[in-house]
Amino acid sequence: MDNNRHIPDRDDDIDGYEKIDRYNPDLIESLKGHYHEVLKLIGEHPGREGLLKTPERMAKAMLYLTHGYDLNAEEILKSAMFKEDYSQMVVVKDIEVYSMCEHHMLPFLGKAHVAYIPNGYVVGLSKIPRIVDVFARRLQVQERLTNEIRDCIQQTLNPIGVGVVIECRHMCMSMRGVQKQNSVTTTSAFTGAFLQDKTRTEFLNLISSRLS
Ligand SMILES: Nc1nc2c(ncn2[C@@H]2O[C@H](COP(=O)(O)OP(=O)(O)OP(=O)(O)O)[C@@H](O)[C@H]2O)c(=O)[nH]1
Ligand SMILES: [Zn+2]
Repeated sequence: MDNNRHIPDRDDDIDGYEKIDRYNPDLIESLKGHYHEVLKLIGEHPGREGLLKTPERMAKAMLYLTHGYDLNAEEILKSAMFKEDYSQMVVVKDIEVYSMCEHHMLPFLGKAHVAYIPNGYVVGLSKIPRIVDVFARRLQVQERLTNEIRDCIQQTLNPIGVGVVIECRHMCMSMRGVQKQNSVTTTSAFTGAFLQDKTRTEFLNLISSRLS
């Protein structure tokens, strides 16, 4: 985590949420300067009325779009783990994903489907989409995003198994480059019981009704 992104931490900000929107003004100034140059280099006139505040907006937007660097996924999960005698599969599906590819810094977006089988503890349901965001709101490749979500849940919650499926459209493949408007990339990652056909099939069946 790069502390230069922020004005100083509060001591009680364990998972990082307090930091969002409290960005270091010097960093915003520096990013503004660079975006001002970018606007000039693409042939625009940063002094024209519509663009006057654009470098600052871009700086703030970029820091927001990468705010996953400021959050601690493990702490988020740990903050809502409850002892519970439930041993069936828990599935949270259709979680919106907004990320940016690390190759072009263009968006890729779609859905994540996450499941786990508890091993004495369940996690607060909202924490699953939250950790999807922690890893999505960084420069990513879809494969690594999928693995990072799986590994975080497995290592923190120690469940009987974890399954993650992500399906996304990549703007770098539609707005530019190969220019394929309708291709969707699907990635998956499993641990434990989900490595067995029966459990994996149950998970895939549970999410398949909505696969786009
Ligand atoms: N595996 C993987 N590749 C990605 C992801 N996002 C973007 N890419 C790919 O990263 C690759 C970068 O390839 P390069 O040949 O270096 O870049 P490029 O010349 O801009 O490639 P084109 O997109 O084919 O024009 C491209 O094939 C992208 O489609 C991702 O999440 N996972
Ligand atoms: Zn890309």
